[in-house]
Amino acid sequence: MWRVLWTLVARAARGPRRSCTRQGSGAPAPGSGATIFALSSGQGRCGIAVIRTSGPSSGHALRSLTAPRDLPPARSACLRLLTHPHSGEPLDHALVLWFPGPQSFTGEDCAEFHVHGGPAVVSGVLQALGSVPGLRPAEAGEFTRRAFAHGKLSLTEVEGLADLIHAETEAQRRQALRQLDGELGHLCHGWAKTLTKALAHVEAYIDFGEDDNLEEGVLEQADSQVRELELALSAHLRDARRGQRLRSGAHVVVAGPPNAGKSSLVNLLSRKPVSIVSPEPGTTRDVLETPVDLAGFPALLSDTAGLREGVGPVEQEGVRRARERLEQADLILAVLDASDLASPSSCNFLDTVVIPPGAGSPSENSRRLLLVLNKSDLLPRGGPDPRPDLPPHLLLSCLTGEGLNGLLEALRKELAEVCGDPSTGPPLLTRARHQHHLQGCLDALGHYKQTKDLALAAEALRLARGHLGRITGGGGTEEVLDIIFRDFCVGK
Ligand SMILES: Nc1nc2c(ncn2[C@@H]2O[C@H](COP(=O)(O)OP(=O)(O)OP(=O)(O)O)[C@@H](O)[C@H]2O)c(=O)[nH]1
Ligand SMILES: [K+]
Ligand SMILES: [Mg+2]
Repeated sequence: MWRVLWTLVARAARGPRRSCTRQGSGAPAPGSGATIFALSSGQGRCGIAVIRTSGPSSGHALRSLTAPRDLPPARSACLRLLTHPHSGEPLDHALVLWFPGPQSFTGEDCAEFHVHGGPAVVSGVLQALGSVPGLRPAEAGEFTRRAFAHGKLSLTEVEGLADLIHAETEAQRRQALRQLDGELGHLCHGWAKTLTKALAHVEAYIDFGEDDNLEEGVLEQADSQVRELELALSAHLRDARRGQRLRSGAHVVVAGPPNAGKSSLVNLLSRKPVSIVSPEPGTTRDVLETPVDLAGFPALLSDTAGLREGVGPVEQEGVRRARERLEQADLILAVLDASDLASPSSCNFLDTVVIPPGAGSPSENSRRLLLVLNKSDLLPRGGPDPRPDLPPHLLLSCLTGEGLNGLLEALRKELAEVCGDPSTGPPLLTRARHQHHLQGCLDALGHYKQTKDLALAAEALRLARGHLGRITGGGGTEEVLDIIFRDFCVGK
């Protein structure tokens, strides 16, 4: 029996009708054959600039520009005089590296020239490379696209690499590095393997259903594997927004009654004068957005108009916009003036935003809110909490900076919930694309459970597995690839 099943697992893994192998492996890169070159370090004057090539003429290019004209040992840096291949004109003393394929970033023969970073040196070397037959300038992301095409990176790893290049905060860097290391890909491969086993069981039943040799309960085993997978996928989909927030920034909205010090807080957190601060209530009218690094997490911080009634039409519009923004917030920073908690606008804000009517016990999906009592410097020093009856809150003085560290720590905890903590926990879905295919997989598993026809059930499992394969790159369309590689710059 086990031999039968094992053969079927192997056959199911190959996939009789639809294969789910990584599209990249073996497939030629677009326009491969040509050898590409580009400046891979940043533009502009710098100490060292890195120029690299990839493709079959890399060795020839290296020999053409270096004297003596032999290739350096693989993967070790050698100092060489670079000269123009036609004029013999010296260009620079450079460190050169030779990476024969397939043990290179792209899987092809690659060469690197670490030159002095002056613009004339860089353009001289680029021009010299352009004069070598078979070489042409690389397009944006072309090195990475070749790495993908040669099976060096899966699609999720490519996305991780793009995110790493764009990472601006610590949390973004951690998430990107984990994805580049293949964590999300491994998770998908594990799920696809489970599906392959379930498919083998269903196919065994189709082929040997009447056969006494077949172990009892093969279909039940497939059903239980599918049920377990459904649970795992649903849990990840529930978290789907987190990884995306970590890529693009959580929406943190600062709200409160007029003059509570909202703009002062926005300026303090962003360390620049984003908003006008003045003693006049109603200073901020429009929503002012600024991207900030909040305790290591990326956030889009919005300053809003003070919430109050009975004001002129312009301020009224500001209040409407503020309320609209509150609806879209991932996290609300509710600010009150600690020395003015009994005023009508403070009470109204507490009743409508901080403790809205009908708010029961906070559920997992409930709005996240941090209550900040600002202007603590106006309270008697060392005095009691001004309102112990209020929900948990933090005391802060934007004027003296007292309480800022506590607020940052509270923000870090909240944002780790909103964005997911990339230091711990399972790998996150970082793109809408991942979410789409996970949902597609889950839908196909739904069809599997509904159908009584075994052939259709097997097809549903194949469809589900196809969705998982597309997350890491199997059968990705050219348009999807174009969108992903568009994020890269020339030279990467
Ligand atoms: N004493 C004291 N004054 C503060 C503090 N924070 C802000 N202020 C003052 O409070 C006044 C209002 O500050 P803003 O930051 O403009 O307040 P706002 O909530 O943005 O006001 P609107 O945009 O008009 O709703 C200004 O005069 C600030 O200097 C603080 O921590 N302590
Ligand atoms: K003000
Ligand atoms: Mg303001």
